[in-house]
Amino acid sequence: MMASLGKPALDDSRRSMGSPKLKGRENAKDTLCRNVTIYGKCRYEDKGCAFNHDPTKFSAMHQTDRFGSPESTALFSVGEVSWVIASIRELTYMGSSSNSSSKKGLNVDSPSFTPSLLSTNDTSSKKTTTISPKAASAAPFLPKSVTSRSNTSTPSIRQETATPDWSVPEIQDFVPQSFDTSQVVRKAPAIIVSLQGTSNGVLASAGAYDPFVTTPTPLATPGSVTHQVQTSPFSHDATALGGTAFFSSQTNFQQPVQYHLYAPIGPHSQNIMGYQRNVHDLFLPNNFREELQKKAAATLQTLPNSSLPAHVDHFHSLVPLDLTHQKNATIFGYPSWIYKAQSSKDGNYYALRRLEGFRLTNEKAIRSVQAWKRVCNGSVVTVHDAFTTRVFQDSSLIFVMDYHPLSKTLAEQHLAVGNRFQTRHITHVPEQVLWSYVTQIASALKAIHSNGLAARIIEPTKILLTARNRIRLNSCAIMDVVQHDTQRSITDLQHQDLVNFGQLILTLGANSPNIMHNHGKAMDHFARAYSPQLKNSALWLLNGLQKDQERNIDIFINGISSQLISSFDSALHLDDQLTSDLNRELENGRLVRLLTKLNFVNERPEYEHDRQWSENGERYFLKLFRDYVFHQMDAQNNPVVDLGHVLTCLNKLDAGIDEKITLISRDEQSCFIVNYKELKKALESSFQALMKPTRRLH
Ligand SMILES: Nc1ncnc2c1ncn2[C@@H]1O[C@H](COP(=O)(O)OP(=O)(O)OP(=O)(O)O)[C@@H](O)[C@H]1O
Repeated sequence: MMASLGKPALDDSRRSMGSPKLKGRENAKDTLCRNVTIYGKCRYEDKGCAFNHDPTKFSAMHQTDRFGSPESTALFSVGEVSWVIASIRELTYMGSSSNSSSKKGLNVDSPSFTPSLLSTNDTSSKKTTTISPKAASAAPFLPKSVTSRSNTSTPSIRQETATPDWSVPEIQDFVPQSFDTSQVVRKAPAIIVSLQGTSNGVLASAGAYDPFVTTPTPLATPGSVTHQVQTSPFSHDATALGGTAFFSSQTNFQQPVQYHLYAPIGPHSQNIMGYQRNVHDLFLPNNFREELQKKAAATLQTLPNSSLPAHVDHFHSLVPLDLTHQKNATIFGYPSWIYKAQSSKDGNYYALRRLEGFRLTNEKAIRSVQAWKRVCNGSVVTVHDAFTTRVFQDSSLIFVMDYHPLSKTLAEQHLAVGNRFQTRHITHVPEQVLWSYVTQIASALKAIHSNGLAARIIEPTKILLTARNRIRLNSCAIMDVVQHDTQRSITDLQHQDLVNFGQLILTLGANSPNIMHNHGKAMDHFARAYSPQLKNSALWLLNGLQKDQERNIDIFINGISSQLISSFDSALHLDDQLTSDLNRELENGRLVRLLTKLNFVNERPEYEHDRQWSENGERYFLKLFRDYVFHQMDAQNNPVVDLGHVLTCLNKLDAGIDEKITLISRDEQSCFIVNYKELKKALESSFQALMKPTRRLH
């Protein structure tokens, strides 16, 4: 049937761009009106239709007319012929006429008809259009007037060639879910409407909430399918090649380039061909994935049967984070403990720092935490709240802070302090790493000081290393509550921050927690190991290079601006790296959604009291498709476990392409040839059925 479509498609020479017949209407009376051919009569016969409405006059011609073969008559008598088919003819004709404007009709040299791969080339633009094989179910053809036609965005060349009674809206191809449907709507709104009822379930359900509808994704890089689908000379669809034997010439055979749909842009291996992919290219780098998964596992860790309170205010599931069980009151003046806990208010995880035995004497003290909530800086562990509690059987002060899973303190990382990492060999901190710490702490202090606050504690056990070279001050706000009655001015405290900052740099540079006991030795060591700029920066922080010199964090930041720029550049590089890593995973979410839909339908034991629902109708194809994707056996009867095959099939399904596949039932008694477009439609409609609210039985 598709092959027979070709001949009538080519007979519409009156719309040919190159045909002299098109130039005027003088030959219209000699041409049988198509409405008569298709519908038996023309509604516009008495309303100005210029064509001839007497079929008997043409019966003789039918025998000889090279365009009006008997096949064409049979075709046109099919009641379901629609404007889509009309367009097929028009487009096909345009394709052939543009190649040779002088050719008026078919002869033995005429190219074979290609129903689903049609192209039209004019001198100014190149345009390729494919036709949905579901053309038969498209809306019936409705003649339009010239005036309405002229309102459309149809290219002018077609307006010239159109006739008032036979004008056809420009056909828009099937638009898979992954295409930018907004563009389609803009270009041909009328066609979207007609597609809704036909092949594209996504468009049909456009108004409904569907958690599985993914954002439009370009399908591929070079050679990708745009909303005007490119014709592929390598299509697997034999009918698309006009019935020519696709495999007759092996030399012509090439891979279907159009279908390399799984094309995340990512790092490229040198030793593989351009079209090849490593499995690793499709996922996050292993070490990064492992790091994230470990962090997730640490976040979700629980401690069953612990002796800790079940609830501390609205926090529950406490897990201690400090692994040394020694009471240490040197920093805050009270022994401190830290726990991971989950909030029952928002479900997030927090770090709770508890100061044991703290008695609140002044309400104002705890209110000072409010000011810390305004400090929003990437190098400060955010403080959320503070409250007192008796659930630990004492009077405790609790600070609620951001939880950073699997973080270490700088002391654990560089000074071998703390049980966990004592066996690790402590290495010299490279200058670049130290500069990175310096710039981050400078940024933290800038944010703190400009809020009229002081960090008050800048020391290695209270700075968290939350990722590679990423640090955060971790004890902010605590001293403001604990030592609320202190008489020191804020300027004084901010100066002290600078001194503490300088000491931290020297301590880390020396890899020794006690180096500051011998200031001279610390400086000597530092001068040998690091650049003069870093040494001078540390000296400036400690006491200023000149006496009575004004010192504040802004001046310091000006002094290290070149380092700030290089830190900023490193941050941008990291950002690029993360974006590239993210790109690798880009398509995976889409495929997970697709798989989820498929599995909602496949093997469903019952739907609306029908135990056979998932085995019947279009669901049966989906079941066989599942077998085709996942349960194939090779010639040696080994299971085919090929991720490439799975990804290719799923991507083709997602795109709903025309390629046909053979599905065979498990008992090998039935065999179906379906294309991905039909499978996609089946999946969409089956899933939409599941989304329907269930009918309640009374
Ligand atoms: N906000 C946080 N998020 C995640 N983990 C944290 C957080 N704060 C601290 N930790 C973890 O708790 C551990 C102990 O922190 P803490 O500040 O008590 O250090 P410490 O070395 O035990 O100091 P001290 O001897 O003063 O208690 C750290 O190693 C860190 O892994």
